[in-house]
Amino acid sequence: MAEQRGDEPGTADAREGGRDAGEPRRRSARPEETRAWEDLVAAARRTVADGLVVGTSGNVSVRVGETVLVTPSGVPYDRLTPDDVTGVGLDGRQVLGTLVPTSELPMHLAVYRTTDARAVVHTHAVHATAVSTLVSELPLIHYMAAALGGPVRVAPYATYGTDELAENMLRALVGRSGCLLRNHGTVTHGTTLAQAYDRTAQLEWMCRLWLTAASVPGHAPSLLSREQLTEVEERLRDYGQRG
Ligand SMILES: C[C@H](O)[C@@H](O)[C@@H](O)C(=O)COP(=O)(O)O
Repeated sequence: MAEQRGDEPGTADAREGGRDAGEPRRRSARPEETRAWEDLVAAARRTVADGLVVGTSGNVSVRVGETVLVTPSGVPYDRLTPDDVTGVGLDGRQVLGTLVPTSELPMHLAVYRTTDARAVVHTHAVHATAVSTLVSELPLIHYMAAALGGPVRVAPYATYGTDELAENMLRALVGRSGCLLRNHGTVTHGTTLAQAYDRTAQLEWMCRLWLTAASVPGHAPSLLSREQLTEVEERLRDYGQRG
């Protein structure tokens, strides 16, 4: 996929420093946005290193105040620099940078407009995507589904980057912090980027687990009940270190 950089002639964003005629000038990044951008780029690079995406697939965003920093569309993550900071308002208007924001902006903004999320991670993780083609809900193969709010739903297929996909995703996310997108991938959110990322990793791991167990000939995996999951949900509130 071609890169879209504002400093290259012939690209959409070379028009007018990335602005449509009549749009206000974009502002400079604030120090907290610059720091958040560094973390965002590191997380995006990690999705490739961890095998959750290939090439420029997937996208990551973080909310800083009323601004949503997002990975730009079709730019390899290892080429992103501090100067590439890309940000939009909750209304989708670009306020930072000249690179074209991710094509999945409708999904990211839909999450921020309807939840208290501060980070969203979208991947094409292979086991999760495989599961999205087989079931409408990930069977309760492991209690870590509780960390995502319950059984993980699969959002019906819609073309990437569309409002329809964002609407399907929102329905699948009700009461959950992650879902699968049919024939597409994963979406998770969290109150921190680390939490959103960890939820993606857990989701991919659970999908891999289910595919592994379900593929043993002559055996059907045992599944957990909703009651068992609720018990874990309560227990997880005290999980880890206190203070
Ligand atoms: C065609 C894209 O890969 C699309 O599938 C999208 O979902 C994606 O993962 C990456 O798009 P961007 O580079 O626009 O963030």
